[in-house]
Amino acid sequence: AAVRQGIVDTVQKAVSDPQVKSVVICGQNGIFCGGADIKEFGKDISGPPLVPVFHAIESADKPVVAAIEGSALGGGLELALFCHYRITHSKARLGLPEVTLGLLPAAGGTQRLPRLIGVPAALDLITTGRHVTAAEALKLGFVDQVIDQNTVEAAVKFALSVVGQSLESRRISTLPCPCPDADALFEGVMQKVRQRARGAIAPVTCVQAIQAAVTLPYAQGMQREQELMATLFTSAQARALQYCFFSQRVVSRWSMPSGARWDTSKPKPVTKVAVIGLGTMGRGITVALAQAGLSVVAVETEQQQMIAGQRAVSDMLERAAQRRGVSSAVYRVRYSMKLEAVADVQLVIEAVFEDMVLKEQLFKQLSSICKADTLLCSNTSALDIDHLASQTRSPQLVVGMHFFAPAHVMKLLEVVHGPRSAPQAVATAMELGKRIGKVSVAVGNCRGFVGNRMLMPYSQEALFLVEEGASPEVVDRALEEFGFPMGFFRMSDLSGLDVGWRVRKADGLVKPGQMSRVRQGRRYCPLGDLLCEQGRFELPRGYRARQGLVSRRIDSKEVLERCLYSLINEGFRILEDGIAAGPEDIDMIYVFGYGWPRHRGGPMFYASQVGLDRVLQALEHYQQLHPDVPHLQPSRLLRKLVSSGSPPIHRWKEVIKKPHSAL
Ligand SMILES: CCCCCCC/C=C/C(=O)SCCNC(=O)CCNC(=O)[C@H](O)C(C)(C)COP(=O)(O)OP(=O)(O)OC[C@H]1O[C@@H](n2cnc3c(N)ncnc32)[C@H](O)[C@@H]1OP(=O)(O)O
Repeated sequence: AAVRQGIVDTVQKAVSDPQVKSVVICGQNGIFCGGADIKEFGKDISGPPLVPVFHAIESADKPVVAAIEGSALGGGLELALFCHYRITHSKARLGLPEVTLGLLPAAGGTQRLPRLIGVPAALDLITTGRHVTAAEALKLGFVDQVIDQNTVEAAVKFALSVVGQSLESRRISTLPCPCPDADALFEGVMQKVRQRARGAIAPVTCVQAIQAAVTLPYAQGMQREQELMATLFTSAQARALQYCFFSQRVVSRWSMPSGARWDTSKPKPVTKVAVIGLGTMGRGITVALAQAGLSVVAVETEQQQMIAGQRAVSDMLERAAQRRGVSSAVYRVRYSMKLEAVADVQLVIEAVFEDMVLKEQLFKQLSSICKADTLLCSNTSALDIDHLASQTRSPQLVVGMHFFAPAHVMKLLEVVHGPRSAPQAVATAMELGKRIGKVSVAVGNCRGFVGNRMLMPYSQEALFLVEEGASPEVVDRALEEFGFPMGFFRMSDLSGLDVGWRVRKADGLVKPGQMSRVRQGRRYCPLGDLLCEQGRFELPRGYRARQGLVSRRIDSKEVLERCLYSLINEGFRILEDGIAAGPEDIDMIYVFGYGWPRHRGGPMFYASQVGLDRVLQALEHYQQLHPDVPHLQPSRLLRKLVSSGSPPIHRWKEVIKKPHSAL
């Protein structure tokens, strides 16, 4: 509000003062403007509206120049688009990211950008919200000059040089918005955007607003933009997306049960890292590290795997370099078949086969080969980090770094601290994650950590639903309509059915050839095991007949409630156990690692939006129907939150009271 008032007062003064011949608008401390203060959105917005004063800038009879340094995003870029000229520093980033917050650029962005750079380019920028470099902005035509020197000084010089020149062609509102074959273009774009949006409404509404720029005169288009924004502004999706924006930043401020925190623990400098194992995960991790400028020693002791891994890593690095127009990072990776090659690195990431005996041996060896202060990290997706730490001479230097496949693409990194992990080890792994572009979330040590532990009840419910009569397609369709890129069964096919099979075998759950539906004292569905054993893909009908199960019709509501609420219920247990510091950590893990639709905010935020009492009632209902399924038993924390009046999500911690209590 204060910034808006400042802009209004100063612009009015500058425009009306005859002594002033031209105007430069710049930001403070090297940043032009990051747009509206998102924290104001949930509240009553005070302060003056900006669009009228923005129009006063455009219609001024003296040149107004935007000096863009740092960022010009959202309302910040819209302000610049009302100026007559835009001078930009080469390192600046520009964009209209409102769509990522569930909104549209409603200070004229949807009406003005297409007039300036054409409809197709504006559609791309506004529906994706992507930030562009100054060079791309110049190429697209929405900045006038890119410079490397002092931007404000250059803008002042420029503003003085254009005094007295006609400004007619510089007023974007007066420009036409040509769009040949508009109907066909918008039909095609709408189809693509809907598909990509997976149920998110903002990208679709952005297309409608841009269409208004083509079909309506400017003033009416501006009005349409306001009407469409009103439908988004108070939507549940906008709230969810804005929650994600802040949660992503909350999780970087990690804490540990000991009270150690991000701001009290200094990371160790890391320049050289070893990756052990060149399977799928090791290859992706190597690529991610090398691309971020780290030196990598990649170790693989099996010759064929080494040849294939080396080729795959080089190909990925070459392709990425070509795509980005930079030189390849291939030279940063050194390969070796000997473990001794890791002797001088500062940090090791083990990514060998998911086998505890193998990992135990490896950690013992690493502990004697590496320097005493080398951090030893494991990419295990479920195994006990504390047990691995106990194999080494410095257990405080052992943490989990759980990447998600493909590791050079997926944004999530779970940093797992055992009870003995030193805060500096956690800080170093979190910092390394940040350097390689990951959203890193610090979590406690338990079977499956946060993400995979919650996936367990979700996947079991998906299988139980098939036992009871749903087809795999029905289950997947419900989940995909909810917004997941892939339902459970498609995801399992893609990641390989044998992955889960191996884990179940290690847990002693698999009994080859046996059909029993109770294992280790609880309901179990052996369908996945049978598929793997027999290589068959159309099992459910015959399986139900052999088990004497009577099929019933199952609708998508039941699929969603059973799969998602059981996953959420496990999330409450994780909070209760102190494995995650807060609901934001769980939500970011699911949004960035498991395809949870961002416009639904993550599982815990979703539960808060559905209503905790409704989630509890549904779990109680299903638990009565399936008393042999322990994961449907509502967690203590969920009950406690409901009996405390279901406080908003940012106040859950007050009810949990002792985060990290089990550690
Ligand atoms: C004055 C003109 C207003 C016209 C209003 C017309 C309607 C306009 C609507 C909009 O503009 S919607 C907002 C569009 N803008 C964005 O989405 C930008 C979001 N921010 C970013 O992308 C990045 O933060 C950044 C600006 C590129 C800076 O990145 P950096 O990595 O340097 O810092 P961060 O850790 O991300 O942020 C630091 C700190 O600042 C908080 N913050 C950042 N942007 C906003 C914001 N727009 N509103 C409120 N708070 C913001 C962020 O949460 C961090 O806070 P802490 O976590 O440190 O507390």
